[in-house]
Amino acid sequence: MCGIEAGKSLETYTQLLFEEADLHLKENEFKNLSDFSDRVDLVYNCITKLNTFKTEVAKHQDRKSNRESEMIRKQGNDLFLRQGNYLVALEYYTKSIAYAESGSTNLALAYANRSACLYERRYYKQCLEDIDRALSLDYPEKSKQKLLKRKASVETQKSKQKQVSYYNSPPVIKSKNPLIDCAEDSIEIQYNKKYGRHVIASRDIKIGEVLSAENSVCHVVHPESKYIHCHECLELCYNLIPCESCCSSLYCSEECRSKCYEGYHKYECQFHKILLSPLMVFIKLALIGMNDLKKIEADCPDNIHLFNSFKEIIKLEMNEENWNYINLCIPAIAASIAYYTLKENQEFTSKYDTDEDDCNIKKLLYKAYMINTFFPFNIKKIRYTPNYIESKRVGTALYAFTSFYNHSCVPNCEFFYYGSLIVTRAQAPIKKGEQVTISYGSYFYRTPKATRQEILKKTYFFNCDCKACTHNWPTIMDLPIGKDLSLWFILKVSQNIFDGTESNQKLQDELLTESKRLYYELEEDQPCQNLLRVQHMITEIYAYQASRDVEF
Ligand SMILES: C[S@@+](CC[C@H](N)C(=O)[O-])C[C@H]1O[C@@H](n2cnc3c(N)ncnc32)[C@H](O)[C@@H]1O
Repeated sequence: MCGIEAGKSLETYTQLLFEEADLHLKENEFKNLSDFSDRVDLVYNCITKLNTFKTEVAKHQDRKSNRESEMIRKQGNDLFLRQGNYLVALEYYTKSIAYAESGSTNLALAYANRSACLYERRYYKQCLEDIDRALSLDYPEKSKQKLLKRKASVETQKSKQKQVSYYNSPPVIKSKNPLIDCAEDSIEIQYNKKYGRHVIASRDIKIGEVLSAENSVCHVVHPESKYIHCHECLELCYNLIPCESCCSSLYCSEECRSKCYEGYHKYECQFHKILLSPLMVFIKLALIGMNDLKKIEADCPDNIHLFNSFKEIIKLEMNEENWNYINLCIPAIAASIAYYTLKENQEFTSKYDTDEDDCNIKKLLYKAYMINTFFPFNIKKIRYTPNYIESKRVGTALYAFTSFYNHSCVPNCEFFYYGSLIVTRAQAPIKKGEQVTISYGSYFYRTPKATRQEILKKTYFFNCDCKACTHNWPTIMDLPIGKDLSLWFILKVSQNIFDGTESNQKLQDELLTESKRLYYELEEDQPCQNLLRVQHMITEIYAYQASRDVEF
C-alpha cells in the first residue's frame, strides 16, 4: 500500500482544539443548549480564535503540485525498477497522477509509468487507456517510441486480460417489501419502548434467505485503499483518474468523476487535507441532508422507508442522553471545522444562503458526526488463498436500514458486502414474529457475558437480554460438543474449499445444503460446539461466494 499522507487526522485536531480552547470549562453552558446549531456556534466561536486553528486547520489546503508529483513518481520508479514491486509502484504512480497539475508533463509521465505496471500485471485494457492518456497530454517526444511499442505489444496480449472486481454479482430481492424499498417482504419494522424500532419476521424464514440488500446512504474510501478504489462507486480500479482540482479524489471513469462532482465533491473539493479520513463521511451525510430536507417534508409518508435517503438514518436511536460531555463536544468541534470550510466554498454559499440554511447545516453536521461515530460500517474485501485469508478495508459507509437491526449475542443474521451493497442473510431459521438480529461485534461463544454486557452498555446503552445472556451460555471451550457430525461433513470441511478457485463451486453448494440440513438436526442441542461449527461454515460459504479473487 502506498504511504498515507502525513499530517494530523481529524480526530487528533478535535482533541487538540478541545484542550487548547479549554472546552472542559464550558460543560454547563454547552449542555444547557439543546439546539445543535447553538452548540456548534458556541464551540466555533471558541476554536476559530485559536492559533492552532488559524495556522494548522484553516491553512491546510489541498492543492496540486508538480514538485510533489515528481517526487512521488520517483519513489514509484524505485519500486518498479529496483524492487519489481509493480502493484505498490502502481499506487505511487496513481498518487503522482493525483498531485500532478492539470495538463502537465508530470501528469503524462505518471500515466505512462503506470501503464508499465499495468502491462506487467496483465491489465491490458487499463494499460492501453493510460498510454492513450499519456499520449494525449504533453508526453516528451523523445520517449514516445517506447510507449508506442508497449501499445503495439498490448494489442497482441489482450486475450490474457485479468479481471478487476473484488466482489461477485449480488443476490437480488425476489419479493419486494411494499414498505421497505431494500428488503424482502418476509420482514417488517416494529416499535416498542424496550427495543426501539426493530425488525421482525413476518413469516417463517429459512437459513440462507436474503432479507435485505441495501445501498449505502453515503460512503468514503478508506485511506489504505484510496489509490486503487473509485471514490464514487468504491469499485476496484488500477488506473484511476484524478479530480482536476484537488489531490484527494480519484475515479474509475469520467462518469463517476462528474457524478461525484455534481453531487457533492464541488463542496468539498478544496477541503483541508485533515478531513481526509474515514470520518469525512459525516460531511457527505450532512450535505445529502441539506439536499433532502425539503424533499422529505414534501413527499415521504412516514410508513414508507426509502433507505437511500437521509430521512431514515437521521432518525436512528442515538441515546444522546447517555453521551458524556467530551463525546458530545467532539462532534461540535468537527462540525465547526467542516462549517468553516464550507463557508469558504463559493458553490456552497451561493446555493445555501439563508439564515435557515446556515442553522440547518450546523445541525446536520453535528448530528451526522454523531451517527458516524455511533454506527459506521467498514466495507472490506476478502481474499482467500490456499494458505490464509486476508481482508482489507475498502471504505466506511452508513446504512439506514441495516442499522435498524438490533443486536443479539446469538444473532440469527449476518451481513455480507458486495462492494458498497450490504446483503443481510438469515444464518439460522427465524420463526414468524421473532426479532431479526445481527451482532454489533459481541458474540456469546467468543466473549464472556460480563464483558459483552459491559461493552454493549458502554457503547450502545442497552442491557442485552438475548438467550445467551439470559441463560448464561458459556464461551466455546466450555460448551458441550453436541450430536456427532456426519463423517461426510467432517471430511469435506477438512478439504480446503476456500482455495481461491472456482472449480470447487459444486463442493461448496453440496456443503451448504448439508450444513443447512445439519443445522436443523443439531438445533435442539443449542448451545453446542457442533452447531456453531455448522453455522460458521454457512457464513463462510456465503462470504466466500461474495468475494472475488483479486490482487491485494
Ligand atoms: C443502530 S440502533 C438500532 C435501531 C434502534 N432500535 C432504533 O430505534 O433506531 C442501536 C440502538 O438500538 C437499541 N438496541 C439495539 N439492540 C438492542 C437490544 N438487543 N436490546 C435493546 N435495545 C437495543 C439501542 O438503543 C442501541 O443503541
